[in-house]
Amino acid sequence: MVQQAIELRNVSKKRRNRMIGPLNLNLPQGYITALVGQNGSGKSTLLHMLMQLSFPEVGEIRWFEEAHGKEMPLSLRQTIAHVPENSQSEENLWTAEEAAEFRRQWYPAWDQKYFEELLGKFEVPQGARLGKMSKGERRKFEIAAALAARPKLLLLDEPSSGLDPFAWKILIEALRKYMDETNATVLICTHIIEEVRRLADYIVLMHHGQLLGMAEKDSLFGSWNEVWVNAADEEELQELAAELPDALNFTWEPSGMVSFITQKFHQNEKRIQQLGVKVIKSRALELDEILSLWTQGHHPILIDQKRGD
Ligand SMILES: Nc1ncnc2c1ncn2[C@@H]1O[C@H](COP(=O)(O)OP(=O)(O)OP(=O)(O)O)[C@@H](O)[C@H]1O
Repeated sequence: MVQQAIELRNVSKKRRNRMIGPLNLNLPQGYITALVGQNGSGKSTLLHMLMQLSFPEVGEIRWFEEAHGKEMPLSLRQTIAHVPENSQSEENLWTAEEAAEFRRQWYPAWDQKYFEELLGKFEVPQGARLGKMSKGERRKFEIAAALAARPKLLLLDEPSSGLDPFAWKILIEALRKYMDETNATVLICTHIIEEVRRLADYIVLMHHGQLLGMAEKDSLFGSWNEVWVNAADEEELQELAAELPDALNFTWEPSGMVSFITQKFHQNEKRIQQLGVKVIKSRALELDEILSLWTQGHHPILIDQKRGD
């Protein structure tokens, strides 16, 4: 049975005048899950609760199958690394080397050689105070330090924000390599579609403080198609719509073609042709389009989040 790195059970958190939750989620150990959703949907709040930087009013959070009330044990905390959306100001006066010296005391699995290797790859300026670094330079330090802690659970809040394309590539490669070498679990909040495409095993969508479910990345990409067909008349179009009850947005285009969007297009292609309707072309919807449909209630195949216990 797959071990769960994180479980949220009916977790709710009040934020100003809105409620985040109830959230139910199981994050399988050893995978990268991308947490996606619009600004303000509650992603950072969720990460903060996983770090116990804030606490839910209702519900239970479990780390590696155990709940820890108001204070998780030090031994667990030392296996979790977090790259927050905004860097902590307490380290502003330190250089990367001095901050590493401090973190090394905190994280027993700290790998100094690996840290230096990552700093070198990222070209983080040596001897510069963290508070004086550019946004991207500081971000690179934070990522290097989080990975050098060799965490079991890595929580990344928009890690590539401010990174140039070269640094972004190094980040992607470093994360993939880390996943190959360890059984770590990564939860990454991101708005970058390409990051989801390259990294994620699973995708969780958050919308207006609710989790709309978890899907396998591979089943999500390519799950929806836009299709263009030649339909003779309105009657034929009605027949087609009846044959594809889940298809949406049937539109007569100025070219005379009809376009629509549908899931499982390739399974249905033969049935469409049997109606005498000619498929002219199709394209797979992009992830942002799929997520938009998902928020409107047209969800993909979701992973069952109910636990057997
Ligand atoms: N410290 C706080 N106190 C009160 N409300 C907060 C606090 N932090 C965030 N919020 C509110 O909680 C909601 C969720 O914010 P959160 O930062 O979790 O969203 P997000 O999904 O991470 O957004 P983004 O993609 O913009 O980073 C927002 O409405 C925000 O205004």
